[in-house]
Amino acid sequence: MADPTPPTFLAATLLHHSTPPPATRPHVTLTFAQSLDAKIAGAQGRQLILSGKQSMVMTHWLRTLHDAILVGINTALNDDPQLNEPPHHLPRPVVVDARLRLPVTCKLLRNFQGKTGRRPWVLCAASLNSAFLERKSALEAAGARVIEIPLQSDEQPEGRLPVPSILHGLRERGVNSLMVEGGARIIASFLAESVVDALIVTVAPVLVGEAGVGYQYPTSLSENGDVLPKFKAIHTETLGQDTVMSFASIPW
Ligand SMILES: NC(=O)C1=CN([C@@H]2O[C@H](COP(=O)(O)OP(=O)(O)OC[C@H]3O[C@@H](n4cnc5c(N)ncnc54)[C@H](OP(=O)(O)O)[C@@H]3O)[C@@H](O)[C@H]2O)C=CC1
Ligand SMILES: Nc1nc(O)c(N)c(N[C@@H]2O[C@H](COP(=O)(O)O)[C@@H](O)[C@H]2O)n1
Repeated sequence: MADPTPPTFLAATLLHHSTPPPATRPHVTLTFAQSLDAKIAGAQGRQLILSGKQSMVMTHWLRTLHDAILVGINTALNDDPQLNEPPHHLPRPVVVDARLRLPVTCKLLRNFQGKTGRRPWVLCAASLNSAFLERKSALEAAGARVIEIPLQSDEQPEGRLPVPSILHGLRERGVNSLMVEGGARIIASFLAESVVDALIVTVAPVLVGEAGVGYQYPTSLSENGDVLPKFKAIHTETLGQDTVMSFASIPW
């Protein structure tokens, strides 16, 4: 990163980091880049580099300001991300991967082996299935820490780990600030649980088209009594061709 310090609006957006997080979860920042037509990836989840150079630098600074960075397994599979920014503070990479589909050859594990990334934590559901246990052993042998997240009830959709349990599991392991990068299903799940303290959205001046991947906020107006979940605008900044908007949550 060429700039010696983070963009100043990040400090204003993350002011709450100066106080301890709640006992049950870390401070949560949700951030992603989207097109003008609200897509975050191409058809079939193909990775799109939507952020221009300057807004990507902003995202990389944001990574250094959090204890851990979380992505869903589809993002890990499609993008094979690194989620780090050496030589700056290396956040803990966390992959939400109920069925342990993360390949042992992924960059997160290669970076850990090469000492350019921290040990990845892979969050999964408990299972006694022999193929699952084999995958678990292989991931641990490659350096991952596999953490079982308790399911809350039989109502949990198959393959979904409950967001409150994810957050509790991270908080009790010392994560005080968490940056959530996506993808679409993870964005929807975190918004649905109203656990996002800060939201930073990069809008790139491009149109992806209807085959692209977008996120859906899952609660309909009638279900929540016509009370729309709201965020307070903190700052808008033009970075290169992109518009970066930051928001803070407003308690319901
Ligand atoms: N533009 C941007 O800023 C970004 C774009 N992306 C893009 O997003 C795309 C992937 O999005 P998407 O396909 O929605 O996948 P996600 O990366 O959101 O992963 C979703 C998967 O995670 C697992 N999972 C477990 N628990 C939960 C939970 N509580 N909520 C949601 N998912 C859970 C499920 O798989 P399982 O059942 O196997 O556990 C689920 O299918 C990628 O193509 C990537 O390029 C990603 C990040 C940022
Ligand atoms: N900020 C931002 N802008 C984009 O255009 C993106 N596609 C993403 N994607 C996220 O960054 C990860 C890949 O980056 P690294 O390999 O870790 O440098 C990707 O997995 C998404 O989480 N972000």
